[in-house]
Amino acid sequence: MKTEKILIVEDEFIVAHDLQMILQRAGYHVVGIADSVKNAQALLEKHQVDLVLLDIYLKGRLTGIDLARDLMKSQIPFIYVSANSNEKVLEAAKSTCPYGFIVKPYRDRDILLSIDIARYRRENSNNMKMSSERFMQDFIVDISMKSLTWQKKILAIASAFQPYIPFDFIALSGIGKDGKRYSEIGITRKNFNQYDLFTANEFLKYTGLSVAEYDTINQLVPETTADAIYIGDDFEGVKRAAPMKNLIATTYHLYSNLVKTFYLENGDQISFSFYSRTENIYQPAHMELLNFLSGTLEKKLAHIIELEKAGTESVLHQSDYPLAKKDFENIIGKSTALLSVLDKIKIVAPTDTSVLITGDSGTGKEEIAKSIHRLSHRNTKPMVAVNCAALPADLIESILFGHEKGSFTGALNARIGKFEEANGGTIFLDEIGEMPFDLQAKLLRALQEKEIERIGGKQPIKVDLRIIAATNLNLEKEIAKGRFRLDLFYRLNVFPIHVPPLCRRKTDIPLLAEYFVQKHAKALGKNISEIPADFMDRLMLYDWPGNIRELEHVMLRSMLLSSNGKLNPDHLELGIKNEEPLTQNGIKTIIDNERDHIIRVLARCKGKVAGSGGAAELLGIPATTLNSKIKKLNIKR
Ligand SMILES: Nc1ncnc2c1ncn2[C@@H]1O[C@H](COP(=O)(O)OP(=O)(O)OP(=O)(O)O)[C@@H](O)[C@H]1O
Repeated sequence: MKTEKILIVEDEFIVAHDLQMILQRAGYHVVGIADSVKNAQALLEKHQVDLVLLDIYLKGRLTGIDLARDLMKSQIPFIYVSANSNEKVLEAAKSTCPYGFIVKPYRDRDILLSIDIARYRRENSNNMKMSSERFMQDFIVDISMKSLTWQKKILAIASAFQPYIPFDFIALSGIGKDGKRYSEIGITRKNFNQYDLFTANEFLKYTGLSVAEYDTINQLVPETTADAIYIGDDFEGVKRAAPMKNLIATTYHLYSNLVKTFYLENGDQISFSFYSRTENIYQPAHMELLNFLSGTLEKKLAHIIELEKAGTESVLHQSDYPLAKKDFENIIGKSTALLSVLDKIKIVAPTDTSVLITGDSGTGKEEIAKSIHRLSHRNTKPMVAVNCAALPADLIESILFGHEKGSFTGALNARIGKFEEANGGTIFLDEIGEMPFDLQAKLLRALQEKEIERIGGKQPIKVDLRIIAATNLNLEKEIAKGRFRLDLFYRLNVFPIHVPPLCRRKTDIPLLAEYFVQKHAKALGKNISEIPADFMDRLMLYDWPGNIRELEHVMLRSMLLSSNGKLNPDHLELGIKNEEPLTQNGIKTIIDNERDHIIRVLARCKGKVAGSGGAAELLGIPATTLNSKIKKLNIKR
């Protein structure tokens, strides 16, 4: 008898009973069948359910996707079983993070396999949750014992939270027994491990609000400090209700918020308000982590607050967190899109979880794999990289798994394969989508059983390694075409990392261009002191289909052609896209034009919107107008 209790949510009677038969035959306990969201909710209240098989269109107004949102909140895994192939609906379904997706008509084994994979993923996410809890707890205790100023302690704790509770801004308030706020600070992220800490006064200076106005707002509508998650409509609602939140959100372009308050023994309260530029990012799991840590945090924060109250130091900008190691020396860029990739690496690197890195060619997937290996406990052992697309079909098995002497014509000696070579370390399987279908089963076995078999070998060989795979193909499409195994995909996709193309993180272009100039200066004997603005403008306008690899080649070529230490924009041959990115009918719309222009100016001002030297000043419009344009045109920092 299997232990999972499964609920079937399906409105077609025949399908529902077929699913029930398959599950019962395999020894699962089916707690019930619901044909609508309402009935499903009633059954979920009555029974403890471990997994839900969920159709999308059901009886009644609500769909399976609506129920999925509830299941996400209560952290019950679910697998869609649907015939729906409408792209919009599938996108919405994907955003609910299902544990699997089975397309009707299905085979019995598709259902059972998907449940096995869901179990594996759940175990994995539980392990990940426990390791993040342990890490944060130890870190908070450790940092509070160090001899540091309170500002540095707070910054250290905030930056340690980042991979587990992503944020772009934190508002921190200390509230006394009398309900008065005695301390208010803000923390913004500048780079992977760089944060700015500033006081309420500095925030006011930045926004142009007077202290009197600020006090009036705070007194008239004090911000609620009750624990809550504000996403979607709730975020819009709380912004309307709390002008302070609205001001913070518009100033820093923030779209979700999580509030957690800690109650200290002396009666004081410390409220953490996490904000993110990503919509709908905060989930109950984030609050759970804070709840788990509240005992430790309440004790340690009391001590940090005592330091603050002692007032030995005035608050100053501390952009560099001094304890931070340089984790990502070879990865250049500080766009939000890249930083969230680095946060993911930080979470997954110390675990042994398999990672699937997706992204277009030249986006830096191999660089990401190297960072994961470098930050893992396997870093004293090798990382062996194999490009699955470059291996000859008849040798690939022997190259990966090795062979015994005489196992095939030409096998004059025994040879160990890449898997054995990587033993103890990491194997990086690049272009995994190109791996021949029959070898995928062997790879799955290596993943599951942690053993491989040499060609002609008599017995399996145990290997202890981590698998990181990368692809620029859409593996879901490859599965649909029958070229990639669904079970292998789900095993590899336990921790997916998508690396966005360069055109989606254009603010990284200036940093990358400068980095490549420095990187190649010595070898080329070219000393280039700066990149001219007109040269940079051309780089910013181009769409970079070859991504970072293409940018590096372009910079190399331009350096070679440069004279007197000057880069010349006329040497850039960036194809027609460089002239003007064109829409389908060959004409760029006014809106596209405006968007590109704002992005270029923002990049030139290093993202600064308001104040002297900011983008608003250069564009000759008020900062508030620019902010609303940024929002309307969906320009992400
Ligand atoms: N963020 C970055 N900072 C600096 N250099 C980078 C960065 N990302 C990638 N590169 C450089 O760009 C080049 C291409 O990167 P990489 O080989 O990792 O891309 P890839 O996505 O694995 O490409 P492919 O899919 O073609 O294998 C490399 O020379 C790499 O060092």
